Amino acid sequence: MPRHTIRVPKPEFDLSGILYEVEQLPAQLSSESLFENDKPLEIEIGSGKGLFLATESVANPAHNYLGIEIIGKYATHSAARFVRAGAREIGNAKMVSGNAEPLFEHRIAPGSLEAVHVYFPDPWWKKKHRKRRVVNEKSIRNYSNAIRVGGRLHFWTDVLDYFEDTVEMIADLAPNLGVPIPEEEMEAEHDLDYRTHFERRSRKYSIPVYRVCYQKRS
Ligand SMILES: C[S@@+](CC[C@H](N)C(=O)[O-])C[C@H]1O[C@@H](n2cnc3c(N)ncnc32)[C@H](O)[C@@H]1O
Repeated sequence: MPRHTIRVPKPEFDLSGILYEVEQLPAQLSSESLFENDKPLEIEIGSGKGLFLATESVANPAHNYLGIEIIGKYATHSAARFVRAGAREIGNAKMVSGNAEPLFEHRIAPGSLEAVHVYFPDPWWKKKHRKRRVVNEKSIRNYSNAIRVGGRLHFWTDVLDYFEDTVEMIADLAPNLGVPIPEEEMEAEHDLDYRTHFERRSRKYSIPVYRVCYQKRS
């Protein structure tokens, strides 16, 4: 399915303090270093158009939210969405334009995250391209290390084999994340009342969505 062109804000739209390049980030990513407070920190990998973080950060001002998006214009679009949603006033959402993988590998302290969210990661359908998937053996170990005991990993996709592979890899590599807890489909009350744009798209085209959450138990 083709993607629509993405709207980026005018250069004069102020994204300072909201949108960061990797080089501008502190050495360690934490609530203290990014938000100067100790609220629980949730990270979304591959934020796309930023719907999840814009909705969630306004609904839950007691937590901090960091989105990491590898395509610069999507990161910019997401950051502008946060600002329009009130992120500057609430002060709990920021966006990084960059690759999540090295950040999780080197710059997040073990047991420091409240939640990791991965929604509709690129499927990389061909078998020979599977190693490019953002959820892979290494990233599962990294997420599991980074999440605190009692913290969560959310993984949603509309690609059944990606879902099955991920559930299997977590059982093998990160059993401390506990058992897969199915997440329910929620009734949409308006046109943007979906977890993400890709959930909206899948449901509009009647494509099944597979949703799971893990809660780290040790
Ligand atoms: C299929 S889109 C889904 C976007 C959004 N999560 C949603 O559900 O609407 C996957 C997104 O992940 C981003 N992405 C892929 N690899 C990434 C990586 N290593 N680090 C950060 N973002 C990544 C892509 O650029 C893309 O925007």
